[in-house]
This record gives sequence, structure tokens and C-alpha cells, in this order.
Amino acid sequence: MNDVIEPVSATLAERAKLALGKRNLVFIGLMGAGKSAIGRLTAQALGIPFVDSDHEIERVSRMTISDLFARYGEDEFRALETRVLKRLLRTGPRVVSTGGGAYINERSRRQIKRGGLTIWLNAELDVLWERVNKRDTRPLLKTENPKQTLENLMRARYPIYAEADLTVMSRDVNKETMVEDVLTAVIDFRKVPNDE
Ligand SMILES: Nc1ncnc2c1ncn2[C@@H]1O[C@H](COP(=O)(O)OP(=O)(O)OP(=O)(O)O)[C@@H](O)[C@H]1O
Ligand SMILES: O=C(O)C1=C[C@@H](O)[C@@H](O)[C@H](O)C1
Ligand SMILES: [Mg+2]
Repeated sequence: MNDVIEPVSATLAERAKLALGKRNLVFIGLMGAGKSAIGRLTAQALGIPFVDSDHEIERVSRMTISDLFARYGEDEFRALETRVLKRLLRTGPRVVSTGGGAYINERSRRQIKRGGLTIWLNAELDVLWERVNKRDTRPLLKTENPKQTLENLMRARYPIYAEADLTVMSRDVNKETMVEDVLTAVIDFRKVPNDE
């Protein structure tokens, strides 16, 4: 009954934009899943603004995330993250890429759920590890065995990320293919098969 009538020749991006409407598209997932990289490209494809909560936190605090953790600790970082997310999610449509722990924090999760359509970039350990071990900008991975830490985070966090509206598998394909998967997931959200 409420079907949106799509132009016959609409591109994938146009159809996804129509399906998204005024909602934000919020990327969640672990470090290295591609939230920032794929989020930015998705926003470009959709022709809507892109914001990244980690970048926004660094901009308003004029500190790097590593320095924020070192100086004020994780709890203060999470409190700032919640405030920044609340502001970023206020208007839509936008693509909002979050930091890896944002959706795990209860208050931020509430903001995110209220603030838009959530998409989890799920990924296997080796894919994430290949991507994150090249840089040491992630304070939670400054441990004796960062790969083990990443695995522990997967175990603790994946059941929570799984609450997302949409899930796309992040893997080693080119980024354009990832964007196509994301746009398709947005279009297919809550699509009811004809025979149901
Ligand atoms: N599909 C992909 N194929 C190859 N490399 C990718 C892919 N997706 C992301 N990357 C690369 O992996 C690295 C990590 O990606 P990105 O910074 O987007 O992750 P993130 O989920 O935002 O992590 P964080 O939570 O730490 O912000 C980047 O160098 C990015 O270019
Ligand atoms: O997974 C996490 O908890 C984090 C991920 C990064 O995006 C940053 O937000 C920060 O390093 C914490
Ligand atoms: Mg990021």
C-alpha cells in the first residue's frame, strides 16, 4: 500500500536515496571495518553530506583520539562521543560513520538507534587485522597482543552490533563493490517478498 513508486531507470544510488528518505544512514562496526572509508564513498554516491564522529571529536577537542584517551581516559571520551553523536544525528539525511565503540556505549547506542538507519559492517578477524595493524592510532589496540585484543572485542561486541537494521560483510573487494552492497541493503530493507 505504501510502496514508493520508483522511476523505471533509476540507478542503484537513486533508489537507495529514495528508500533512505530523510533518515540518516549510520555505519557501525569494529575498527578497520571500513566505516569511515565506505561511509564517505556511500555519501558521495547518494549525494548527501558525510560526517565521521571520530573526526568531529578530534575537531571540537583539538586533540587526537589517542591524546584524548591518554589525557582524560575512555569514560570521558565516551561522554564526548555521545554529545557529538547527538548533534550529528539531529538532521538528515546524512551518512554518519561512528567510532568502533560508539554503538557499544548504551547512551550512544540509544542516540544512534533514534537517529537513523543503522548498518553494521561485519568483518572477519584477519580482514580487520590486516587493515588495523598498519597504523598505531587506535588506543584500545596498544596492548601486548593487539590481534588477541581485537578478537576479544569481536566476541564482546558482535552480538551488540548485530542489533543493527542492516548488515553488510566487509571483505577484500574493491570499495565500489562495498558501496553497491550497502546501497542494495538500504533498498532491500524491510522489503517483503511477493509471496508473503
Ligand atoms: N573494502 C576494502 N578493501 C580494502 N581496504 C579497505 C576496504 N574498506 C576499508 N579499507 C581500508 O581499511 C582501512 C580502515 O578503514 P576505515 O578507517 O574506514 O575503518 P573504520 O571502520 O572507520 O575504523 P575505526 O573504527 O578505527 O575508525 C583504511 O585504510 C581503508 O582504506
Ligand atoms: O573501537 C573503539 O572503541 C574505538 C574505535 C575508534 O574508531 C575510536 O573511536 C577509538 O579509538 C575507540
Ligand atoms: Mg573510522
